[in-house]
Amino acid sequence: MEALDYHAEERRKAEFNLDEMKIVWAGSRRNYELSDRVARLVASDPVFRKDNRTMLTRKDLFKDTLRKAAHAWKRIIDLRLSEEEANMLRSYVDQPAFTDLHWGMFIPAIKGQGTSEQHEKWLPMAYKMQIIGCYAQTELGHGSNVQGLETTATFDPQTDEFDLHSPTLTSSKWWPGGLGKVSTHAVVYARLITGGQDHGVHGFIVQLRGLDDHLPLPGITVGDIGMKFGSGAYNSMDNGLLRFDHVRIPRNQMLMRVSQVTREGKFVQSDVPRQLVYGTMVYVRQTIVSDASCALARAVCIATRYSAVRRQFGSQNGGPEIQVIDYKTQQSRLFPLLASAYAFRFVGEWLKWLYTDVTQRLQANDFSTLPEAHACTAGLKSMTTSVTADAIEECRKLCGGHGYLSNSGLPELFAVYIPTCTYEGDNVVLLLQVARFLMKTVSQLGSGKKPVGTTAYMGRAEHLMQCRCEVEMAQDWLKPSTILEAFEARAVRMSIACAKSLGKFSNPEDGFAELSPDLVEVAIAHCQLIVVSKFLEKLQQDIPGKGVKRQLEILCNVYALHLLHKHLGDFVATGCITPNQGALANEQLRLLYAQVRPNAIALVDAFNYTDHYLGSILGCYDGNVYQKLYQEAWKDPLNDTVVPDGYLEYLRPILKQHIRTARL
Ligand SMILES: CCCCCCCC/C=C\CCCC(=O)SCCNC(=O)CCNC(=O)[C@H](O)C(C)(C)COP(=O)(O)OP(=O)(O)OC[C@H]1O[C@@H](n2cnc3c(N)ncnc32)[C@H](O)[C@@H]1OP(=O)(O)O
Ligand SMILES: Cc1cc2nc3c(=O)[nH]c(=O)nc-3n(C[C@H](O)[C@H](O)[C@H](O)COP(=O)(O)OP(=O)(O)OC[C@H]3O[C@@H](n4cnc5c(N)ncnc54)[C@H](O)[C@@H]3O)c2cc1C
Repeated sequence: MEALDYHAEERRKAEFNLDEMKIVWAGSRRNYELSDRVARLVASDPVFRKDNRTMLTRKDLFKDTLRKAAHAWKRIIDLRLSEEEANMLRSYVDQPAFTDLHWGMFIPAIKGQGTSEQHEKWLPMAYKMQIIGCYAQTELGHGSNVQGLETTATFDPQTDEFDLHSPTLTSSKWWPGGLGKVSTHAVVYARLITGGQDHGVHGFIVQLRGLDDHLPLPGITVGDIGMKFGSGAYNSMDNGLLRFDHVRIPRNQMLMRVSQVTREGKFVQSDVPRQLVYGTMVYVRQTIVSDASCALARAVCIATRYSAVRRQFGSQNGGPEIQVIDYKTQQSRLFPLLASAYAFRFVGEWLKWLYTDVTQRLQANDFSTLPEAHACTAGLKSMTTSVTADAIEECRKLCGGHGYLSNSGLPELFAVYIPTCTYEGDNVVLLLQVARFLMKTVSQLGSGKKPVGTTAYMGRAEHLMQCRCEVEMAQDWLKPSTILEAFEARAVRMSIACAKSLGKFSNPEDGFAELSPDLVEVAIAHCQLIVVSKFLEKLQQDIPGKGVKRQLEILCNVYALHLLHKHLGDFVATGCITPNQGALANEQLRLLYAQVRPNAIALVDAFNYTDHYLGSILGCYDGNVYQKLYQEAWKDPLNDTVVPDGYLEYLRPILKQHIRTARL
């Protein structure tokens, strides 16, 4: 019997080759095949079931996470999965766990900041998970201000050891994932003190728990910091607290690639920039951008599929009502998010390339592109996570009442996703880093130093400051060079206007603080330009498959023009475009939505998400939403009994009070 597919008609409407689009989304045929295989492996394994997750108590959820992590590790070993496949498997298991920090931060911190001897000693144990590590940087009193951390690591030349200490309550480590209950080791960030001198924050490998009994080592106080936002969601993670009471570690456990402490206690700063101590954060920020496209695609897939099933109003002569996806308001809210998912995917690919490039350069002691890598990872992490967090909530609203049900998958996705706006750098703090970088670039414009990379457009400031947009008709907005110039002109004009305002302050730091809200907007304009330009660059590539490139062009235009419409004030105020040209952009946008409409379902099918990974009744592949919602309702524990627990104690006395009243 043929499987029921409520989206069959929608799928027939698609104007492009879906299989080829799946490959574009995955990045290559190889990636597609690997990811498809691993996703199915996870989906078909009962241990990885997650539909009951939000019902579990914290303790049960945590134990379930340990079970899944152990099972995942067994599968990885048994099937001899590569590192890439193992990462995919963990991400499809889709439950935050200590392993994210072990593989995602502990190991990268040792790799990036350790010496080759330290690599040889620690990495083999970490790769075999004979030790499990976390990244202990943030403290109760300081997260954003890394230089304000208070934990101390004081060198004792008598014993050739560091003494790790938490001198105040606010110096307690607070938040590190995997720390609370699991990690045996941590990379701890502490102020290095030698001979009474403070050399700032450095990383140290510290053992926290016994490898035989898992008990905290002497001098160490460690535990979980408590429940977090939402049910299920990030509560599978043991974010922890940690205090040191004069804990001793050997000198060779300071990560010594950036700076060293000699046997005599002499502090030696290598010729590598001290910012490499922040290198792990740059790495993770880069991965967060790719992850943003996955989370956004997931929410959009749910909302799009449901919008094609859901009907409201407009029945004619007893015929079917209108699919809500056909409402123009629904399209104007949903399709820009669909386009953003693709845009973030491509900028994520590019950022991965940039990160690989900077890493290779660093190995060859070329530090020239580090500021650009920092600005791009910080800015794009901030911009993509903020958009994605808001978009998940918008997708919930796009699904009406049913979006609020836990089994829509959207509430938990939202709860698990929103901390990305805070962790790995608060989004505003990171945008201010981008703004600093931009202001520095502007200040150097007259010096003959040519801006390169993502700020190369500033080298054309003279032209961009006075150019006039040539759009006369709506369709003129489809020209890539017109779009690009409008975004470049807006970004450069906003940057230069801010730089001029800064120049009016006698103390630049006072000016920076006073103008910080404007500087954040400058940084956003710059980041949006990067995303638009990387999408346009993607379209320069040879993209095979009937209609695939055409769909991507439509999505690229939707992405750019919806931003132009949303930030019209910036574009018009800086004189890049006229209000009339803004209205033409909006007219073109409406035409583009009509072109996306027949392809919408296939465009979300291209994400190739299994029903298991989506975890949503509203977003399931076959679109059989109502029957599944109905069946699912009966599985709720409240429906285990017809009369609820508590009826006799609490309901019956109220319901029977009229009898007592009547007797009075
Ligand atoms: C498959 C793998 C998946 C892995 C996924 C794992 C996910 C697990 C989930 C959650 C994990 C969450 C983990 C965490 O949250 S860890 C803690 C993260 N903490 C932060 O991000 C703190 C944010 N704060 C900072 O980064 C910094 O303090 C700062 C805001 C950048 C300020 O630093 P500082 O005061 O030292 O710097 P200045 O402003 O004075 O700048 C000095 C110059 O340094 C440059 N700079 C700053 N940072 C960097 C960097 N990272 N790289 C390169 N350069 C940097 C800055 O631009 C200044 O340059 P200038 O030229 O102007 O002097
Ligand atoms: C789920 C989760 C997991 C985490 N995992 C880890 C981990 O594994 N390891 C680890 O070390 N840490 C971890 N963290 C900590 C995280 O990195 C920090 O919380 C984050 O860097 C933000 O720092 P903060 O909490 O100090 O925020 P704050 O800096 O106190 O932010 C509070 C407010 O102040 C504003 N603000 C702060 N500074 C400025 C400024 N200069 N200018 C303008 N506004 C400013 C911010 O925008 C924000 O609105 C995790 C956090 C969470 C929520």
